[in-house]
Amino acid sequence: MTPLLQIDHVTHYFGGLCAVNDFNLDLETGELVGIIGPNGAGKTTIFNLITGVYKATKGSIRLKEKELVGLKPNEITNRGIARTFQNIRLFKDLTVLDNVRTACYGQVHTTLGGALLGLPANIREEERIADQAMDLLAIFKLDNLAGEISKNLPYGQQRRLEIARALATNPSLLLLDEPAAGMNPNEIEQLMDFIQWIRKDFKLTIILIEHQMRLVMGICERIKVVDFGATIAEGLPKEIQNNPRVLEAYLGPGGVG
Ligand SMILES: Nc1ncnc2c1ncn2[C@@H]1O[C@H](COP(=O)(O)OP(=O)(O)OP(=O)(O)O)[C@@H](O)[C@H]1O
Repeated sequence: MTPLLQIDHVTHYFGGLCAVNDFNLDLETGELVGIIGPNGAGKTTIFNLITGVYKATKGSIRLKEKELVGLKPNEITNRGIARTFQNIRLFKDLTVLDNVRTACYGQVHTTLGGALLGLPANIREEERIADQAMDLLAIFKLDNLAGEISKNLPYGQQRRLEIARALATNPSLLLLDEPAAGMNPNEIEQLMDFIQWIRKDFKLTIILIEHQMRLVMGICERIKVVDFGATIAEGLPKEIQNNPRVLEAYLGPGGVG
């Protein structure tokens, strides 16, 4: 079967800096793959290349065999890729409900003129979106907070809201950028269950960037390790854990053994 996502020989330069060097990844539908590596290794840049924030200097990124390189971020969202960010990005002054509603608008099929005129079809569409957003909030146990201003939510709930927002676009591929950042061990355990659950319930394929090894080793089937933009190792969690090159990348030369 053709992989859902095919990343072939992707390279990206920022001026003279090679942030991603010949990166390759084939992702089967339903897989959960981790990307790890020290700070500045190029992990977030890989997400920015997949989502069209940057255009790869070289190489190809295909979703369901269709090329993504050159498309705009919103076109890539419409193809079925959603993401969350290392530093949570919400409309912090909007309500919880409005944060999810705005994400649902990508799926709207009415015209601006119709919206301005308040045509019945547009009113029905608005109601459908509000219902859809409330349903998502209920699934994420955030429905009782629908009217709250997002910035007032505790950190863990803002993370959940960000993921709910991402899922409102109905993605097949979800990119999670350090979802466990700032969480305590107990919250990380809950996040592990949560990611496994959304993966199954929403039939998602997931790429996870993470520094928290408990999370990566606990839920990823496969891991790729990058350092200075290049892939230095890949394999099963237990293979990665004891790989000398990986240990050296994290601990520095002499830090191993
Ligand atoms: N917009 C940019 N302009 C110039 N250099 C950039 C830009 N974005 C990232 N870089 C550089 O590219 C390299 C890779 O950065 P990237 O953010 O992808 O690393 P990362 O692995 O996600 O790091 P971290 O774990 O700290 O988030 C770094 O050297 C970084 O300074």
